[in-house]
Amino acid sequence: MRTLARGSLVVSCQAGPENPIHGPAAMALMAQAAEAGGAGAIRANGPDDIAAIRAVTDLPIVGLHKLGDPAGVFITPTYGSAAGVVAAGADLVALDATLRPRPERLDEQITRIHDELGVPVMGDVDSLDAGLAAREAGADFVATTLSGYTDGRTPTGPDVELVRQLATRLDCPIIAEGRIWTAEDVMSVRDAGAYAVVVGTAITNPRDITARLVGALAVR
Ligand SMILES: CC(=O)N[C@H](C=O)[C@@H](O)[C@H](O)[C@H](O)COP(=O)(O)O
Repeated sequence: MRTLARGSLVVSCQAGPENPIHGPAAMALMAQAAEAGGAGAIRANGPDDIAAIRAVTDLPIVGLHKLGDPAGVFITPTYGSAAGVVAAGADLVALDATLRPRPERLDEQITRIHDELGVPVMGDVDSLDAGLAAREAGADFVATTLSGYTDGRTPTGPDVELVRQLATRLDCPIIAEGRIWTAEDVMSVRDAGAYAVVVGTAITNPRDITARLVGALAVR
């Protein structure tokens, strides 16, 4: 079985329907480019993208399925959605493990993923309390993915402090994810205790990279 190695850079290859590079073919190319650059794993959304990426790489795939309203629990919200990403070729399942109302109990969802699908679970959290609860519910990895996206206020940089708190308090690997753009960001979260680092937009979203630099040109 493919596992997520310590010190990996995980490249998140995701593009929503509003993005011109949306679709499995583009995401498979992104994954191949990431692998060529030394990525240790790929994070990907939805069975179609995951299947296309599985066909072109042997790297571990952290699979998820965004479903429903992004204002609530929408990253792999159910056991069924987890089964779909594993059937498509994912080696781990990432799911929302915040403390918000959810369609299925977190511990039951994780137990079924372990028992029936036989893969580890990455709990995407937004706080220390959610991280503690995710681990208690059986998450194998805890990621800072949703920090800054659940309380209406999104900072510009990564949540280094949450990485530090989780790494101090939990006995499982902590994954730094969210708004990591630079080599300095990568080093900061690594030094705060991250086991692996996920980078998405800064590598695989040319639209947002362009907008960021266009915005910089406007600053005097
Ligand atoms: C909040 C949410 O829905 N995050 C998603 C989780 O899979 C993705 O849209 C992010 O691109 C991913 O977490 C990587 O983060 P960043 O793109 O900032 O490097």
